[in-house]
Amino acid sequence: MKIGLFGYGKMGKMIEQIAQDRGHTVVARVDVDTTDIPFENMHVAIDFSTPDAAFGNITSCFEHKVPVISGTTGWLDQFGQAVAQCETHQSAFIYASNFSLGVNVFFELNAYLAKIMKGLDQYKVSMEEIHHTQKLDAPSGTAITLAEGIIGNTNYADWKLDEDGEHIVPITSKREGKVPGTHTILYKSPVDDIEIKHTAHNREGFALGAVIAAEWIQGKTGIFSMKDVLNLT
Ligand SMILES: NC(=O)C1=CN([C@@H]2O[C@H](COP(=O)(O)OP(=O)(O)OC[C@H]3O[C@@H](n4cnc5c(N)ncnc54)[C@H](OP(=O)(O)O)[C@@H]3O)[C@@H](O)[C@H]2O)C=CC1
Ligand SMILES: O=C(O)C1=N[C@H](C(=O)O)C[C@H](O)C1
Repeated sequence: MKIGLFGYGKMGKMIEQIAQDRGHTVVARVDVDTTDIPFENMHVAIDFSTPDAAFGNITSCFEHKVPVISGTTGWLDQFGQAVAQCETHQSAFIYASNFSLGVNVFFELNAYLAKIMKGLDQYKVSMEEIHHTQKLDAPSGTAITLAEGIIGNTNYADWKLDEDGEHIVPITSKREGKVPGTHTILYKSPVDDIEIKHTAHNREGFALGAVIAAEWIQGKTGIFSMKDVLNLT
């Protein structure tokens, strides 16, 4: 498989290493200054760039009928437009706030726990995410997906960063050292706590998931998710 990497930072470099180990070839490493992008030579584009750059990168790929795997977070106000562009150009698209197998299992666990907790009014939910100090967006994309999993399965109506309320999922974002990504969900009552937590030890799980998604999307047209790729419930 010939891969175009959009964003050649921490994730782009790790994806390159894993893709090469799996027998693939990186044909482009696109950064902010890159001109003459060889779209015609790519089987797939993998975008781990920046919140400002992601939408432009993704839609350029669709215009050239290159399928896109995007893990960039912090640009989702434009997600609907990206989906429309993908459909117009009959391309293929997977966005995931987190590509790791472990976090995708954690998403399922979170939804299951939320269903159980619905109506148990003595418990109040809250969430904490911790990432490295270079991270540009807060809360993390993963935290937003987790909050949506709670909201979709309970009477909580919205999430807020550093703000609480009766039907609010409050999210606290911490930025510390080189932490790859830690997410904790807490249900607290006056008598006890129920807590679930995912801790990434490094970035390899994210990168491997993105390469597996790129392999999976070959020959497909449409909008998919990691649930499709991993065949989760
Ligand atoms: N979904 C998932 O599983 C995961 C998602 N992420 C997300 O992926 C994104 C990237 O993370 P990470 O690699 O750690 O960040 P980095 O900052 O290490 O890398 C981002 C790279 O994108 C480059 N860039 C800037 N503008 C453009 C542009 N127009 N086109 C292409 N590249 C550009 C940056 O260059 P420069 O430094 O010169 O600006 C930088 O090299 C973030 O949004 C992060 O939240 C991260 C891990 C897992
Ligand atoms: O920026 C990161 O590093 C990460 N970003 C993603 C997010 O915002 O959820 C995924 C992972 O937690 C690492």
